[in-house]
Amino acid sequence: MSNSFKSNDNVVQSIDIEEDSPISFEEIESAAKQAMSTPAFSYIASGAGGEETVRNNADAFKKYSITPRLLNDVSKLDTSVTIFGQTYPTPLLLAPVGVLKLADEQGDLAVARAAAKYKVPFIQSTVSSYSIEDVAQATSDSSKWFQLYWSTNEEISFNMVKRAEEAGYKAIVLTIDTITLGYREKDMRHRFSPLALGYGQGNFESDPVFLSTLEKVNSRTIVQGIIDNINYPALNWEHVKELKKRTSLPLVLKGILHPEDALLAIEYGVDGIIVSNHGGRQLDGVISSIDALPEIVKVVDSQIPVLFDSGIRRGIDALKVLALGADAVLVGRPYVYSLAAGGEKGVGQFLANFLQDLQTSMMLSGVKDVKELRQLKIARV
Ligand SMILES: Cc1cc2nc3c(=O)[nH]c(=O)nc-3n(C[C@H](O)[C@H](O)[C@H](O)COP(=O)(O)O)c2cc1C
Ligand SMILES: O=C(O)C(=O)c1ccccc1
Repeated sequence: MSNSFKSNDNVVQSIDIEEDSPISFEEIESAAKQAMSTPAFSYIASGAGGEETVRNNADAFKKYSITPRLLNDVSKLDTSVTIFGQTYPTPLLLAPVGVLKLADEQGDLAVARAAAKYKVPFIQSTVSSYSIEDVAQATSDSSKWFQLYWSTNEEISFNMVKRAEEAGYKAIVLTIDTITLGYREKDMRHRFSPLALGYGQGNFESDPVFLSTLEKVNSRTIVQGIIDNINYPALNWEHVKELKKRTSLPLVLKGILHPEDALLAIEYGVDGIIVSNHGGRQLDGVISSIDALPEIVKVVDSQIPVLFDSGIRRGIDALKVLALGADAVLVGRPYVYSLAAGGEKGVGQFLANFLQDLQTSMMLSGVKDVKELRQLKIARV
Protein backbone atom coordinates (compact mmCIF):
# COMPACT_ATOMS: atom_id res chain seq x y z
CA MET A 1 0.00 0.00 0.00
CA SER A 2 1.72 3.19 -1.16
CA ASN A 3 0.08 6.20 0.35
CA SER A 4 0.39 9.88 0.97
CA PHE A 5 -0.99 11.04 4.28
CA LYS A 6 -2.22 14.28 5.69
CA SER A 7 -1.27 14.82 9.28
CA ASN A 8 -4.81 14.68 10.63
CA ASP A 9 -6.04 11.65 8.68
CA ASN A 10 -6.77 9.59 11.79
CA VAL A 11 -9.21 11.99 13.26
CA VAL A 12 -10.83 12.87 9.96
CA GLN A 13 -11.29 9.21 9.07
CA SER A 14 -12.73 8.37 12.46
CA ILE A 15 -15.64 10.72 11.77
CA ASP A 16 -16.82 8.16 9.19
CA ILE A 17 -16.76 5.29 11.66
CA GLU A 18 -20.19 4.31 12.98
CA GLU A 19 -20.68 5.85 16.38
CA ASP A 20 -20.86 2.61 18.32
CA SER A 21 -18.21 0.64 16.44
CA PRO A 22 -15.36 -0.33 18.76
CA ILE A 23 -11.93 1.15 18.08
CA SER A 24 -9.43 0.05 20.71
CA PHE A 25 -8.57 -3.60 21.36
CA GLU A 26 -10.15 -3.26 24.80
CA GLU A 27 -13.42 -2.01 23.30
CA ILE A 28 -13.47 -4.82 20.74
CA GLU A 29 -12.81 -7.41 23.43
CA SER A 30 -15.59 -6.13 25.65
CA ALA A 31 -18.04 -5.95 22.72
CA ALA A 32 -17.22 -9.61 21.96
CA LYS A 33 -17.74 -10.54 25.58
CA GLN A 34 -21.21 -9.01 25.47
CA ALA A 35 -22.08 -10.71 22.21
CA MET A 36 -21.14 -14.24 23.26
CA SER A 37 -21.97 -16.80 25.91
CA THR A 38 -19.47 -16.98 28.79
CA PRO A 39 -18.06 -20.39 27.78
CA ALA A 40 -17.62 -19.32 24.15
CA PHE A 41 -15.94 -16.01 24.97
CA SER A 42 -13.82 -17.72 27.55
CA TYR A 43 -12.69 -20.36 25.04
CA ILE A 44 -11.29 -17.63 22.80
CA ALA A 45 -9.87 -15.37 25.50
CA SER A 46 -8.32 -17.89 27.82
CA GLY A 47 -5.04 -19.70 27.78
CA ALA A 48 -3.42 -22.73 29.30
CA GLY A 49 -2.91 -23.25 33.04
CA GLY A 50 -2.84 -20.10 35.14
CA GLU A 51 -2.57 -17.98 31.95
CA GLU A 52 0.87 -16.66 32.87
CA THR A 53 1.93 -16.77 29.22
CA VAL A 54 -1.23 -14.98 28.02
CA ARG A 55 -0.35 -12.13 30.38
CA ASN A 56 3.37 -12.23 29.55
CA ASN A 57 2.69 -12.06 25.81
CA ALA A 58 1.04 -8.69 26.29
CA ASP A 59 3.22 -7.36 29.11
CA ALA A 60 6.50 -8.20 27.39
CA PHE A 61 5.73 -5.67 24.64
CA LYS A 62 6.13 -2.89 27.19
CA LYS A 63 9.83 -3.75 27.62
CA TYR A 64 10.58 -2.84 24.00
CA SER A 65 10.55 0.80 22.98
CA ILE A 66 10.91 2.43 19.60
CA THR A 67 13.71 4.92 19.04
CA PRO A 68 12.32 6.99 16.16
CA ARG A 69 14.26 8.69 13.39
CA LEU A 70 13.12 12.12 12.36
CA LEU A 71 13.32 14.40 9.32
CA ASN A 72 13.25 11.54 6.84
CA ASP A 73 10.49 12.64 4.37
CA VAL A 74 7.89 9.94 4.97
CA SER A 75 5.29 11.45 2.67
CA LYS A 76 5.41 8.36 0.45
CA LEU A 77 4.94 5.26 2.51
CA ASP A 78 5.38 1.70 1.26
CA THR A 79 4.14 -0.97 3.67
CA SER A 80 4.52 -3.88 1.25
CA VAL A 81 6.49 -7.07 1.93
CA THR A 82 7.54 -9.93 -0.31
CA ILE A 83 7.26 -13.44 1.12
CA PHE A 84 7.91 -16.60 -0.93
CA GLY A 85 7.95 -14.49 -4.07
CA GLN A 86 4.51 -12.96 -3.44
CA THR A 87 4.21 -9.26 -2.72
CA TYR A 88 1.63 -8.36 -0.11
CA PRO A 89 0.57 -4.72 0.43
CA THR A 90 1.04 -4.91 4.19
CA PRO A 91 3.11 -7.05 6.61
CA LEU A 92 -0.05 -8.40 8.27
CA LEU A 93 -1.66 -11.85 8.05
CA LEU A 94 -4.63 -13.34 9.85
CA ALA A 95 -3.54 -16.21 12.11
CA PRO A 96 -5.20 -19.59 11.68
CA VAL A 97 -8.09 -19.86 14.10
CA GLY A 98 -10.32 -22.92 14.19
CA VAL A 99 -14.01 -23.20 15.06
CA LEU A 100 -14.82 -19.62 13.97
CA LYS A 101 -18.55 -20.38 13.87
CA LEU A 102 -18.31 -19.90 17.59
CA ALA A 103 -17.98 -16.18 16.92
CA ASP A 104 -20.29 -15.80 13.92
CA GLU A 105 -22.41 -18.12 11.77
CA GLN A 106 -20.47 -17.01 8.66
CA GLY A 107 -17.17 -17.88 10.39
CA ASP A 108 -14.25 -18.30 8.01
CA LEU A 109 -16.27 -16.98 5.08
CA ALA A 110 -16.80 -13.62 6.76
CA VAL A 111 -13.17 -13.35 7.87
CA ALA A 112 -11.77 -14.39 4.49
CA ARG A 113 -13.98 -11.83 2.71
CA ALA A 114 -12.90 -9.00 5.01
CA ALA A 115 -9.26 -10.05 4.64
CA ALA A 116 -9.62 -10.09 0.85
CA LYS A 117 -10.92 -6.53 0.88
CA TYR A 118 -7.73 -5.33 2.59
CA LYS A 119 -5.49 -7.78 0.69
CA VAL A 120 -4.42 -9.36 3.96
CA PRO A 121 -3.66 -13.10 3.58
CA PHE A 122 -6.01 -15.35 5.52
CA ILE A 123 -4.53 -18.51 7.00
CA GLN A 124 -7.26 -21.11 7.18
CA SER A 125 -7.20 -23.66 9.99
CA THR A 126 -7.48 -27.43 9.60
CA VAL A 127 -10.37 -27.27 12.11
CA SER A 128 -12.15 -24.44 10.30
CA SER A 129 -15.93 -24.24 10.31
CA TYR A 130 -16.10 -24.09 6.50
CA SER A 131 -14.12 -26.16 4.03
CA ILE A 132 -11.11 -25.10 1.96
CA GLU A 133 -13.32 -25.20 -1.14
CA ASP A 134 -16.09 -23.10 0.44
CA VAL A 135 -13.61 -20.42 1.51
CA ALA A 136 -11.88 -20.49 -1.88
CA GLN A 137 -15.21 -20.04 -3.61
CA ALA A 138 -16.23 -17.15 -1.36
CA THR A 139 -12.95 -15.31 -2.01
CA SER A 140 -11.66 -16.40 -5.37
CA ASP A 141 -8.97 -13.78 -5.98
CA SER A 142 -7.42 -13.32 -2.54
CA SER A 143 -4.29 -14.80 -0.96
CA LYS A 144 -4.92 -17.68 1.34
CA TRP A 145 -2.60 -20.07 3.18
CA PHE A 146 -3.57 -23.40 4.75
CA GLN A 147 -2.65 -24.40 8.30
CA LEU A 148 -2.22 -28.12 8.89
CA TYR A 149 -2.80 -30.07 12.05
CA TRP A 150 -1.14 -33.37 11.31
CA SER A 151 -3.62 -36.25 11.32
CA THR A 152 -2.80 -39.60 12.93
CA ASN A 153 -3.87 -41.06 9.62
CA GLU A 154 -1.37 -39.13 7.49
CA GLU A 155 -3.27 -39.78 4.27
CA ILE A 156 -5.85 -37.30 5.57
CA SER A 157 -3.12 -34.67 6.00
CA PHE A 158 -1.73 -35.24 2.53
CA ASN A 159 -5.20 -35.06 1.02
CA MET A 160 -5.98 -31.77 2.77
CA VAL A 161 -2.69 -30.35 1.54
CA LYS A 162 -3.59 -31.46 -1.98
CA ARG A 163 -6.99 -29.81 -1.65
CA ALA A 164 -5.34 -26.56 -0.56
CA GLU A 165 -2.97 -26.73 -3.52
CA GLU A 166 -5.84 -27.33 -5.92
CA ALA A 167 -7.78 -24.43 -4.42
CA GLY A 168 -4.85 -22.09 -5.11
CA TYR A 169 -3.59 -21.60 -1.55
CA LYS A 170 -0.11 -20.08 -1.41
CA ALA A 171 1.60 -21.82 1.52
CA ILE A 172 1.23 -24.66 4.01
CA VAL A 173 1.66 -23.81 7.69
CA LEU A 174 2.33 -26.86 9.87
CA THR A 175 1.50 -26.10 13.50
CA ILE A 176 3.95 -27.97 15.71
CA ASP A 177 2.97 -26.78 19.20
CA THR A 178 -0.42 -28.54 19.36
CA ILE A 179 0.43 -32.24 19.31
CA THR A 180 -2.07 -32.37 22.16
CA LEU A 181 -4.38 -29.60 23.32
CA GLY A 182 -3.11 -27.39 26.16
CA TYR A 183 -4.38 -27.83 29.71
CA ARG A 184 -7.13 -25.21 29.71
CA GLU A 185 -8.73 -24.82 33.09
CA LYS A 186 -11.58 -22.53 32.08
CA ASP A 187 -12.76 -24.81 29.29
CA MET A 188 -12.66 -27.70 31.74
CA ARG A 189 -14.73 -25.70 34.23
CA HIS A 190 -17.27 -24.93 31.50
CA ARG A 191 -17.04 -28.45 30.02
CA PHE A 192 -16.74 -26.64 26.75
CA SER A 193 -15.44 -28.12 23.52
CA PRO A 194 -16.26 -26.34 20.25
CA LEU A 195 -15.15 -29.44 18.35
CA ALA A 196 -17.81 -31.49 20.16
CA LEU A 197 -20.35 -28.85 19.14
CA GLY A 198 -19.46 -29.49 15.49
CA TYR A 199 -17.81 -26.11 14.81
CA GLY A 200 -14.50 -27.48 13.53
CA GLN A 201 -15.42 -30.02 10.91
CA GLY A 202 -15.65 -28.13 7.61
CA ASN A 203 -12.53 -29.77 6.20
CA PHE A 204 -13.25 -33.23 7.59
CA GLU A 205 -16.88 -33.76 6.59
CA SER A 206 -15.84 -32.83 3.04
CA ASP A 207 -12.76 -35.05 2.94
CA PRO A 208 -13.24 -38.39 1.18
CA VAL A 209 -10.13 -39.88 2.77
CA PHE A 210 -11.34 -38.98 6.28
CA LEU A 211 -14.88 -40.15 5.58
CA SER A 212 -13.63 -43.48 4.26
CA THR A 213 -12.06 -44.18 7.68
CA LEU A 214 -15.40 -43.96 9.49
CA GLU A 215 -17.49 -47.08 9.85
CA LYS A 216 -20.68 -45.04 10.08
CA VAL A 217 -20.92 -41.37 9.14
CA ASN A 218 -22.90 -39.28 11.61
CA SER A 219 -22.23 -36.18 13.69
CA ARG A 220 -20.92 -38.24 16.61
CA THR A 221 -18.47 -40.33 14.55
CA ILE A 222 -17.22 -37.25 12.69
CA VAL A 223 -16.40 -35.43 15.94
CA GLN A 224 -14.73 -38.52 17.42
CA GLY A 225 -12.78 -39.07 14.20
CA ILE A 226 -11.44 -35.51 14.28
CA ILE A 227 -10.39 -35.77 17.92
CA ASP A 228 -8.68 -39.11 17.27
CA ASN A 229 -6.76 -37.61 14.36
CA ILE A 230 -5.61 -34.18 15.45
CA ASN A 231 -3.98 -35.26 18.69
CA TYR A 232 -0.69 -36.64 17.41
CA PRO A 233 2.12 -36.63 19.97
CA ALA A 234 4.34 -38.74 17.68
CA LEU A 235 4.94 -35.76 15.37
CA ASN A 236 8.67 -35.26 14.70
CA TRP A 237 11.16 -33.90 12.15
CA GLU A 238 10.72 -36.92 9.86
CA HIS A 239 7.12 -35.82 9.29
CA VAL A 240 8.38 -32.39 8.29
CA LYS A 241 10.75 -34.01 5.82
CA GLU A 242 7.93 -36.11 4.38
CA LEU A 243 5.54 -33.17 4.11
CA LYS A 244 8.20 -31.11 2.38
CA LYS A 245 8.50 -33.86 -0.24
CA ARG A 246 4.73 -34.07 -0.68
CA THR A 247 4.00 -30.43 -1.44
CA SER A 248 5.23 -27.96 -3.99
CA LEU A 249 4.04 -25.07 -1.80
CA PRO A 250 6.31 -23.22 0.64
CA LEU A 251 6.24 -24.96 4.03
CA VAL A 252 6.11 -22.86 7.20
CA LEU A 253 6.46 -24.18 10.77
CA LYS A 254 4.28 -22.43 13.35
CA GLY A 255 5.19 -22.53 17.01
CA ILE A 256 8.98 -22.11 17.05
CA LEU A 257 10.37 -20.62 20.29
CA HIS A 258 13.89 -22.09 20.51
CA PRO A 259 16.73 -20.88 18.26
CA GLU A 260 17.94 -24.47 17.83
CA ASP A 261 14.54 -25.47 16.44
CA ALA A 262 14.73 -22.54 14.03
CA LEU A 263 18.08 -23.88 12.81
CA LEU A 264 16.68 -27.41 12.51
CA ALA A 265 13.81 -26.02 10.45
CA ILE A 266 16.33 -24.59 8.00
CA GLU A 267 18.26 -27.86 7.99
CA TYR A 268 15.08 -29.76 7.10
CA GLY A 269 14.40 -27.46 4.18
CA VAL A 270 11.52 -25.53 5.72
CA ASP A 271 10.73 -22.29 3.86
CA GLY A 272 9.66 -20.10 6.78
CA ILE A 273 8.89 -20.12 10.50
CA ILE A 274 6.38 -18.47 12.78
CA VAL A 275 7.68 -17.54 16.21
CA SER A 276 4.60 -18.20 18.34
CA ASN A 277 3.41 -19.64 21.62
CA HIS A 278 -0.12 -20.10 20.27
CA GLY A 279 -1.34 -17.01 22.12
CA GLY A 280 -0.51 -18.67 25.46
CA ARG A 281 -3.07 -21.42 24.83
CA GLN A 282 -0.73 -24.41 24.76
CA LEU A 283 2.10 -24.60 27.32
CA ASP A 284 1.71 -22.15 30.17
CA GLY A 285 4.92 -20.70 31.52
CA VAL A 286 6.71 -20.55 28.17
CA ILE A 287 8.73 -17.56 27.06
CA SER A 288 6.70 -14.72 25.58
CA SER A 289 6.83 -14.68 21.84
CA ILE A 290 8.49 -11.24 21.62
CA ASP A 291 11.22 -12.26 24.08
CA ALA A 292 11.94 -15.34 21.96
CA LEU A 293 12.17 -13.38 18.71
CA PRO A 294 15.54 -11.53 18.78
CA GLU A 295 17.71 -14.63 19.26
CA ILE A 296 15.80 -16.50 16.57
CA VAL A 297 16.17 -13.61 14.12
CA LYS A 298 19.89 -13.64 14.85
CA VAL A 299 20.48 -17.33 14.18
CA VAL A 300 18.18 -17.46 11.14
CA ASP A 301 20.22 -14.59 9.70
CA SER A 302 17.77 -13.87 6.84
CA GLN A 303 18.03 -17.40 5.41
CA ILE A 304 14.22 -17.80 5.56
CA PRO A 305 11.35 -15.47 6.52
CA VAL A 306 10.58 -15.22 10.23
CA LEU A 307 6.95 -14.45 10.99
CA PHE A 308 5.54 -13.70 14.41
CA ASP A 309 2.37 -13.99 16.49
CA SER A 310 1.08 -13.95 20.08
CA GLY A 311 0.23 -10.68 21.76
CA ILE A 312 -0.16 -8.26 18.84
CA ARG A 313 -3.04 -5.96 19.63
CA ARG A 314 -2.28 -2.70 17.82
CA GLY A 315 -0.35 -1.43 14.82
CA ILE A 316 2.39 -0.19 17.10
CA ASP A 317 2.94 -3.74 18.42
CA ALA A 318 3.53 -4.89 14.85
CA LEU A 319 6.04 -2.08 14.44
CA LYS A 320 8.09 -3.28 17.41
CA VAL A 321 8.16 -6.85 16.14
CA LEU A 322 9.19 -5.83 12.63
CA ALA A 323 11.88 -3.58 14.09
CA LEU A 324 13.16 -6.63 15.99
CA GLY A 325 13.61 -8.31 12.61
CA ALA A 326 10.39 -10.23 11.88
CA ASP A 327 9.29 -10.21 8.23
CA ALA A 328 5.55 -10.09 8.93
CA VAL A 329 3.08 -10.51 11.78
CA LEU A 330 -0.11 -12.44 12.45
CA VAL A 331 -3.00 -11.42 14.66
CA GLY A 332 -5.39 -13.88 16.28
CA ARG A 333 -7.82 -12.79 18.99
CA PRO A 334 -8.28 -9.19 17.82
CA TYR A 335 -9.95 -10.30 14.60
CA VAL A 336 -11.89 -13.12 16.27
CA TYR A 337 -13.38 -10.64 18.75
CA SER A 338 -14.14 -8.27 15.87
CA LEU A 339 -15.97 -11.09 14.12
CA ALA A 340 -18.02 -11.87 17.23
CA ALA A 341 -18.86 -8.22 17.80
CA GLY A 342 -19.54 -7.10 14.24
CA GLY A 343 -19.34 -9.94 11.73
CA GLU A 344 -17.57 -9.40 8.41
CA LYS A 345 -17.97 -5.65 8.74
CA GLY A 346 -16.42 -5.74 12.19
CA VAL A 347 -13.36 -7.58 10.89
CA GLY A 348 -13.07 -5.06 8.04
CA GLN A 349 -13.24 -2.15 10.46
CA PHE A 350 -10.59 -3.76 12.66
CA LEU A 351 -8.28 -4.23 9.68
CA ALA A 352 -8.78 -0.66 8.48
CA ASN A 353 -7.99 0.72 11.94
CA PHE A 354 -5.04 -1.60 12.53
CA LEU A 355 -3.43 -0.72 9.20
CA GLN A 356 -4.07 2.97 9.79
CA ASP A 357 -2.30 2.68 13.15
CA LEU A 358 0.60 0.83 11.51
CA GLN A 359 0.98 3.45 8.79
CA THR A 360 0.77 6.39 11.20
CA SER A 361 3.27 4.71 13.52
CA MET A 362 5.69 4.06 10.66
CA MET A 363 5.54 7.71 9.64
CA LEU A 364 6.11 8.95 13.15
CA SER A 365 9.03 6.54 13.56
CA GLY A 366 10.60 8.07 10.47
CA VAL A 367 10.57 4.97 8.29
CA LYS A 368 9.30 4.89 4.71
CA ASP A 369 9.14 1.17 4.16
CA VAL A 370 9.45 -2.18 5.91
CA LYS A 371 13.12 -2.42 5.02
CA GLU A 372 13.84 0.81 6.91
CA LEU A 373 11.51 -0.32 9.65
CA ARG A 374 13.57 -3.47 10.19
CA GLN A 375 16.64 -1.26 10.79
CA LEU A 376 14.88 0.82 13.44
CA LYS A 377 16.56 0.79 16.83
CA ILE A 378 14.61 -0.82 19.64
CA ALA A 379 15.53 -0.04 23.23
CA ARG A 380 14.97 -2.88 25.72
CA VAL A 381 14.18 -1.70 29.22
C1 LIG B 1 -9.98 -19.45 19.40
C2 LIG B 1 -8.62 -19.75 18.85
C3 LIG B 1 -8.46 -20.85 18.01
C4 LIG B 1 -7.20 -21.13 17.45
N1 LIG B 1 -7.10 -22.16 16.55
C5 LIG B 1 -5.90 -22.38 15.96
C6 LIG B 1 -5.79 -23.37 14.96
O1 LIG B 1 -6.76 -24.02 14.57
N2 LIG B 1 -4.57 -23.58 14.41
C7 LIG B 1 -3.45 -22.88 14.81
O2 LIG B 1 -2.36 -23.12 14.29
N3 LIG B 1 -3.55 -21.91 15.73
C8 LIG B 1 -4.74 -21.64 16.31
N4 LIG B 1 -4.84 -20.63 17.22
C9 LIG B 1 -3.64 -19.83 17.55
C10 LIG B 1 -3.48 -18.62 16.61
O3 LIG B 1 -3.14 -19.03 15.30
C11 LIG B 1 -2.39 -17.66 17.08
O4 LIG B 1 -1.18 -18.37 17.27
C12 LIG B 1 -2.72 -16.92 18.36
O5 LIG B 1 -4.09 -16.60 18.46
C13 LIG B 1 -1.88 -15.64 18.38
O6 LIG B 1 -2.02 -14.95 19.52
P1 LIG B 1 -3.02 -13.68 19.71
O7 LIG B 1 -4.38 -14.25 19.85
O8 LIG B 1 -2.46 -13.08 20.95
O9 LIG B 1 -2.87 -12.78 18.49
C14 LIG B 1 -6.08 -20.33 17.78
C15 LIG B 1 -6.26 -19.22 18.62
C16 LIG B 1 -7.49 -18.92 19.15
C17 LIG B 1 -7.65 -17.69 20.00
O1 LIG C 1 -7.97 -23.70 20.41
C1 LIG C 1 -6.90 -23.69 19.80
O2 LIG C 1 -5.96 -22.93 20.11
C2 LIG C 1 -6.68 -24.61 18.71
O3 LIG C 1 -5.65 -24.57 18.13
C3 LIG C 1 -7.71 -25.59 18.36
C4 LIG C 1 -7.36 -26.94 18.34
C5 LIG C 1 -8.33 -27.87 18.05
C6 LIG C 1 -9.62 -27.48 17.76
C7 LIG C 1 -9.96 -26.15 17.77
C8 LIG C 1 -8.99 -25.18 18.05
